[in-house]
Amino acid sequence: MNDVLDQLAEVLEARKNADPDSSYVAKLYAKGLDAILKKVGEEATETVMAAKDGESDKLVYEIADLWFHTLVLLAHQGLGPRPVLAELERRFGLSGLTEKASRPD
Ligand SMILES: N=c1c2ncn([C@@H]3O[C@H](COP(=O)(O)OP(=O)(O)OP(=O)(O)O)[C@@H](O)[C@H]3O)c2ncn1[C@@H]1O[C@H](COP(=O)(O)O)[C@@H](O)[C@H]1O
Repeated sequence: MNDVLDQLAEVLEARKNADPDSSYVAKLYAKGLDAILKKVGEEATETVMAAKDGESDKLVYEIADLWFHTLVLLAHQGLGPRPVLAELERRFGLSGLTEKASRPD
């Protein structure tokens, strides 16, 4: 799974040098941070609506749009998916320790 994120992150990085007329991502970078944030907000709203509708296919599609646009945001801010994955791993490690600590012998 991380391979897909890493490969997509590489493409998003390369799009920083692409012609905005040739690429959706390059066009979004050219519009700037506010345009990227607007897309993240729109995709989050569409995710909520899909969940409320109870359509699992649509929910998956909208979450893919949401994740994609958060990756564009990370790239724009000079970050990639790795720090986010590391933070999730750190939290998972913490919760794993908590579970072990609270489990009776
Ligand atoms: N994963 C995606 C991806 N997911 C969603 N989108 C685009 O995100 C937009 C989603 O916005 P909406 O649903 O609101 O649709 P829309 O009305 O067309 O959006 P707007 O044009 O109004 O912003 C659509 O235009 C989708 O095409 C994506 N565009 C690109 N990618 C990946 O990014 C790579 C680079 O893309 P390009 O920059 O286009 O080459 C591609 O190879 C893909 O792997």
